[in-house]
Amino acid sequence: MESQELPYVLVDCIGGRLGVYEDHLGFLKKHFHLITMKEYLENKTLLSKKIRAIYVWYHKPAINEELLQSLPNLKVVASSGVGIDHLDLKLISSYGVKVSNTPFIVSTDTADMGMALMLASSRRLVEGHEMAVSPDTEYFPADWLGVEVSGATLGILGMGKIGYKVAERAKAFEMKILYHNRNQRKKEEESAVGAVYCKKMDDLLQQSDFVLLAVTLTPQTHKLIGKRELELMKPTATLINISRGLIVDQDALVEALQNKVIKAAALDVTYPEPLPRDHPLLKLKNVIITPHIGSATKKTRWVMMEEMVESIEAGLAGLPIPHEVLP
Ligand SMILES: O=CC(=O)O
Repeated sequence: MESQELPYVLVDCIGGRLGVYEDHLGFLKKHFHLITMKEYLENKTLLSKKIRAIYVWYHKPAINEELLQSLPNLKVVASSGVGIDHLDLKLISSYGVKVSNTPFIVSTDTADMGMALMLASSRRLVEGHEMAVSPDTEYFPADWLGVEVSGATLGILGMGKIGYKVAERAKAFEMKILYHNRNQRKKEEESAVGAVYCKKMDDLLQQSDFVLLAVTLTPQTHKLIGKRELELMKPTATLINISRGLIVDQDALVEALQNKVIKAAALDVTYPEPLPRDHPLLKLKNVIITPHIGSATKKTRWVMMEEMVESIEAGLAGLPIPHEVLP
């Protein structure tokens, strides 16, 4: 197909660069005529009728009423990752536009990230690395005691695909596993990983040495973990968040970490992302922060992109969209 015949797809720039990986660009350009937001805004009259899909990578571009109104031939919004909290599904659907995400492929890597954060925090990897590479620190073994993971109790809040994969991994680390979820898992699924259901979230918070957040962000889970919940946790416990920053009341978390209400936090997600450079979370020794990279491995990101391309092509051909998200 000639490039002019390819469907016009809108993508955004992130930090001044096109919001896709360099090595994905060739593949994408075989399928679509990519238009950046900047190009679109500079040439709206010519481009608005041509754009038929939006490729949402890392929550960009923002899909708002103004954008939807300006694109009369828009058919598909393909969003990377599993979370769709950045999309107003009802609004988008009211414009006759379909939405897709990439729900399955991200689970394994995100669960690995949960384990990585738990191990890094409990064994003080970041502090240890800083010390090891610093030219003038003296090493006293007694200063470097961590917290053991094996035998500890892990409380998983949100036992969906990602939470369950965390449980599978934690079982291999000989952890005791508690979980809280809207629905209890089947008995055979629980026993496969040795997970015990806590009907009340508070019970899980009180008993866990590590509390890992893998719940979907919805109005019901917004700031689910606040001052009260942090105070229920053990003073020796660590909070791990691989879901969305807004599951936690961040001000309450800062206070809890400063006052040793809990021991530590390991966060792949915050709000905003990235945090302003003077944010108190960045100054705390008992905090590890990574830049929302739960699913960021080469293979997974490549598959995510392929799935997004498939969804756009299916939607434009009027075929069922592989991972359509219904409002
Ligand atoms: O944040 C990542 C995702 O929603 O997959």
